[in-house]
Amino acid sequence: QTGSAPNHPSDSEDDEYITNVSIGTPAQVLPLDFDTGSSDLWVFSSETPSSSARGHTIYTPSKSSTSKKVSGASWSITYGDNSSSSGDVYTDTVSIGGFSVTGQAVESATKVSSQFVQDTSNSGLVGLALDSGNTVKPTKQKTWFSNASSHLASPVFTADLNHQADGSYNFGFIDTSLASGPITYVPISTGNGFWEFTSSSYAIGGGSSKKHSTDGIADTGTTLLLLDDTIVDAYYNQVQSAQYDDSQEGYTFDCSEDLPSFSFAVGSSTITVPGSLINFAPVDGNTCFGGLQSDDGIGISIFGDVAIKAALVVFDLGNKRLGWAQK
Ligand SMILES: CC(C)(C)S(=O)(=O)N[C@@H](Cc1ccccc1)C(=O)N[C@@H](Cc1c[nH]c[nH+]1)C(=O)N[C@@H](CC1CCCCC1)C(O)(O)C(F)(F)C(=O)NCCN1CCOCC1
Repeated sequence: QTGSAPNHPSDSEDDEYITNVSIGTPAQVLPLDFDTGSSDLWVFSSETPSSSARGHTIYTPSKSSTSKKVSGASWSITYGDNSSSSGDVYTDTVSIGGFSVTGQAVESATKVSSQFVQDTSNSGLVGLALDSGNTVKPTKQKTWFSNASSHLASPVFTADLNHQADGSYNFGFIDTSLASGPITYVPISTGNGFWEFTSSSYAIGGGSSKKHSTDGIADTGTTLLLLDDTIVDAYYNQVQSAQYDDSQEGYTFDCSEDLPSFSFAVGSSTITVPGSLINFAPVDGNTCFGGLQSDDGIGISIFGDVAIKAALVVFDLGNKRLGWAQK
């Protein structure tokens, strides 16, 4: 069995990617943000204060004949951007791209931070990182993909994210026609609960490749490509109008400047992010904000949507490996 669900950018900046998910019986369809950087499936619900839920689609467990409360269970999560949410837990049938998982933990939000209230593009998240990162207490719950994997044709899913266009999340199969190049696989380290891998070098534009070991995660829930300062400084050194903008907390440049591409090693291959994807968004007038920024203070590098948009990414749980193919 397999599943295939379309995704689309939430706004004109590709800030996040949204996929419709069916929960309960009869189906309640919610627009959710698939996040390979976390492991909780949580939703705005009938238990979310109505002032916070305004503008969001909600899940109402009492209207679903297949919902069951998980007694005594609670969850609480804080994300890298200091947004947070918490609540209690139900199980229900969750269908994604035509594939149904019964008894899926659906974490119902009784509290959400202001960023979530304001971001009406999503009604919650589908965590697709490893089960160890799940925050439910006293008993950790499995992700939708973990529950699905034993029933899927193959224990894999792929992310195909595109700039200002639809893409897909495919489960149980790899559609190689989505890629222009071969898939190169690298092993993941599972200790932190992420899809974490090491990239051995990088190159800027047509420049020579520089040895630099990057320990990073493939993270669909992070908008930008966040790497070590040395790499980021070297990149914007090649951008004549670039400057570090303290107020924007990142590098900005003149929108009319052509940006060099950025390549990173995946095993013995490389993935090249075209400069056009690194011209992320206008901030004001003709000043633009870069899609490549520093990972300082995070403790790990993040290959977020700006990098993933350049590739077809294969999340292979069966073989504990990550595959990247140029698009
Ligand atoms: C807002 C913005 C300027 C466009 S942004 O570039 O910051 N984009 C946000 C995502 C976003 C888009 C649109 C609207 C609102 C928020 C972004 O990239 N956030 C990252 C920033 C970051 C990462 N690291 C340091 N900073 C983040 O927190 N991403 C998490 C998912 C987000 C959370 C907010 C809502 C959208 C989804 C994440 O899950 O990808 C994560 F990996 F970064 C993360 O925080 N994972 C949580 C891992 N823990 C481990 C321990 O157990 C609990 C879970």
